[in-house]
Amino acid sequence: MTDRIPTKAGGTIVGAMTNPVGDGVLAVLPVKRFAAAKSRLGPTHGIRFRAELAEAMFHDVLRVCTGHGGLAGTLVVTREPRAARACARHGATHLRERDEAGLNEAVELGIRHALLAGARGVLVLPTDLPALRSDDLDAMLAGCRVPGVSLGPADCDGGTNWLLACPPDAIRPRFGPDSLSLHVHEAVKAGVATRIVRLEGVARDIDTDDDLAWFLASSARSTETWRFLANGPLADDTTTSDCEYHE
Ligand SMILES: Nc1nc2c(ncn2[C@@H]2O[C@H](COP(=O)(O)OP(=O)(O)OP(=O)(O)O)[C@@H](O)[C@H]2O)c(=O)[nH]1
Ligand SMILES: C[C@H](OP(=O)(O)O)C(=O)O
Repeated sequence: MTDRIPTKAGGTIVGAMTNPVGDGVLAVLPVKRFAAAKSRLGPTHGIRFRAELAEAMFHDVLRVCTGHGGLAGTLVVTREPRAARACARHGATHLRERDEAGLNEAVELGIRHALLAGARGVLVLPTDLPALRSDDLDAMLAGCRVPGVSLGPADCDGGTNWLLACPPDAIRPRFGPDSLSLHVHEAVKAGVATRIVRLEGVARDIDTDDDLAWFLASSARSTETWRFLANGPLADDTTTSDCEYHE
């Protein structure tokens, strides 16, 4: 039998927190329904490819988070049943959002839950970062002052690929276009310490065909995402391209 616990933060926790959050940092993984994910690849890839890609990337990020000893837990905010089942298998907590209202809304729900659980901070990780490694998590978690935020810049589009906030509500999440400068602005407004930390493996998220080609040419061959791409329609396409910051 599965417990369904409505939270004061909104949404429903499905299953119990396997580990007490205590004073630690909770990873928050927002996950859109797989069949709706990666719409920017829509012109070149069908829905089945996009859904399978989203699921493989989610598994890769989930596996690294749940296997890392430095996190107090992993909270997955989603309405995707397949992601919910993976949480049960990997010891993560599933927080079911009422509606799929957007990335920032899902992150805010995770933040409110982290506050209620007494977490010292949250590490927000979008799940389109399949090259994430355990030592990236070490670097993200190191050196953040309280109150403070650490931000992972995206190489290609002025975005934010990860966000560590201590306490969990140190700033308002502003994911979307130009989110890096918006997050810096929020941190300045809140008067909290800010670090920008570029980490090679997670400096590029997977949004476009160029990102897919870059990832396939990368060294992340032990990931489920790499195996999925290497055995699929991109197998012979290893053309990769650089990208530039958009000012
Ligand atoms: N829970 C939840 N997660 C979301 C929502 N929207 C986006 N996400 C997640 O946020 C992260 C980054 O999302 P995007 O890069 O915008 O990914 P996407 O929406 O799949 O891609 P596009 O459709 O191409 O914009 C991924 O982990 C998504 O699954 C939402 O409404 N709810
Ligand atoms: C979420 C967004 O990234 P993208 O939608 O481009 O992956 C961002 O970097 O804030």
